[in-house]
Amino acid sequence: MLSAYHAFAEILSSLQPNLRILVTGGAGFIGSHLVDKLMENEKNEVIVVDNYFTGSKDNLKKWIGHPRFELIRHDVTEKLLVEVDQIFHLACPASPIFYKYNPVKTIKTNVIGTLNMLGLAKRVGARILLTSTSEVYGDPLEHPQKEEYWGNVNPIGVRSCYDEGKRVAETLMFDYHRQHGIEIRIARIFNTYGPRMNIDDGRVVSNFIAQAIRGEPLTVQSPGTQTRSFCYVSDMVDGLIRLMEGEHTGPINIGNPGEFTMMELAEAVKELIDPAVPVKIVENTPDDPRQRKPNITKAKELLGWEPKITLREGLPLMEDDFRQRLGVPKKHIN
Ligand SMILES: NC(=O)c1ccc[n+]([C@@H]2O[C@H](COP(=O)([O-])OP(=O)(O)OC[C@H]3O[C@@H](n4cnc5c(N)ncnc54)[C@H](O)[C@@H]3O)[C@@H](O)[C@H]2O)c1
Ligand SMILES: O=C(O)[C@H]1O[C@H](OP(=O)(O)OP(=O)(O)OC[C@H]2O[C@@H](n3ccc(=O)[nH]c3=O)[C@H](O)[C@@H]2O)[C@H](O)[C@@H](O)[C@@H]1O
Repeated sequence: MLSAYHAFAEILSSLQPNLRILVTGGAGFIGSHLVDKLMENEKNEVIVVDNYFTGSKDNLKKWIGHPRFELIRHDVTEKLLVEVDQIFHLACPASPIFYKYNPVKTIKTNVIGTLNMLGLAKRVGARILLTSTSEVYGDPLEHPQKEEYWGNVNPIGVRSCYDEGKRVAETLMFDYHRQHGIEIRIARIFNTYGPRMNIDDGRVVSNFIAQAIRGEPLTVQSPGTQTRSFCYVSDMVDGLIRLMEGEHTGPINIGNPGEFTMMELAEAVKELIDPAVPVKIVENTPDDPRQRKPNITKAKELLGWEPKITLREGLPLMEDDFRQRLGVPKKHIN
């Protein structure tokens, strides 16, 4: 009876078509973890396009040469023609120091890059998911942030290439949906961390972990009371896949509601890695949001998703990865 069931299940699965999935920005931090998860399903063929601005082939080295995997050097601001069923559109520098480095390129990536990917989705009939950001809420006047909140964003500031760029990208997604019937999904991602972040990425969790391992002072930008809510990358990838596979366009917040001040984060990293490292208060950058925490009711109700890994569970996993890459093993006290 059981073997008849297995035979039936095998026939059913062989009847399911293979899915060809494009991941733009797949050589980056979240993208490469997403690729790992998608490749676990033998029905998936994965194509990554990336210009390696902040990503690296190293993040994908275990898949290079795999028959279900392809890697293409390509800039999304240029047109692309590939036959795919789904598009996870992540391509865009995410760390403030990188997206401010060439702001004109950042806004082109968000606007022209998203237009190109929507054009592709329209042409081949693919479903497309955009990784938008909690930065669309700007320096929020509502706390925690619900998807209905329209935000408080400076349109001409140094962060605008990124946050206004993502807001235009969301607008384009909905206009293509309404005007051309494209199947869209929008995730509003809140600060995500984990292994494989660039060591000198400039984002706060990677900075503090690298600084603590190197025995350098932790650079808390003033005043240190600003808050963020940190999501571990495996939870994020799970949320993105659920959103893509579900029935809801979004936008849906995907993030971990556990909220910490930057001073609290610094103390947690010190406690984990080296209580002796000092904290140094340094100057902040313009328009830094003072508080941020997702309301994830929609993700819970519509996707059956909520994060599983707390900050205190996730930080040691990141420490192990950073120690390995920095070549600084943990000291064992006998
Ligand atoms: N990590 C977070 O906390 C966070 C939060 C909110 C939103 N997001 C969004 O998620 C996505 C991935 O973020 P991440 O943290 O993995 O960043 P990342 O910088 O590690 O990855 C971005 C990838 O996109 C590539 N890229 C950049 N510009 C490109 C272009 N013009 N053409 C092709 N490839 C290009 C980069 O080389 C890199 O591989 C981004 O869209 C980002 O805006 C991330
Ligand atoms: O989640 C989001 O929506 C956005 O969050 C981050 O932007 P930000 O929150 O400014 O990220 P960080 O650069 O990590 O800064 C977080 C906080 O840490 C502080 N910080 C940063 C770096 C540092 O060394 N010390 C420090 O105190 C900053 O002042 C800021 O208040 C990401 O970098 C964006 O890609 C993403 O879209």
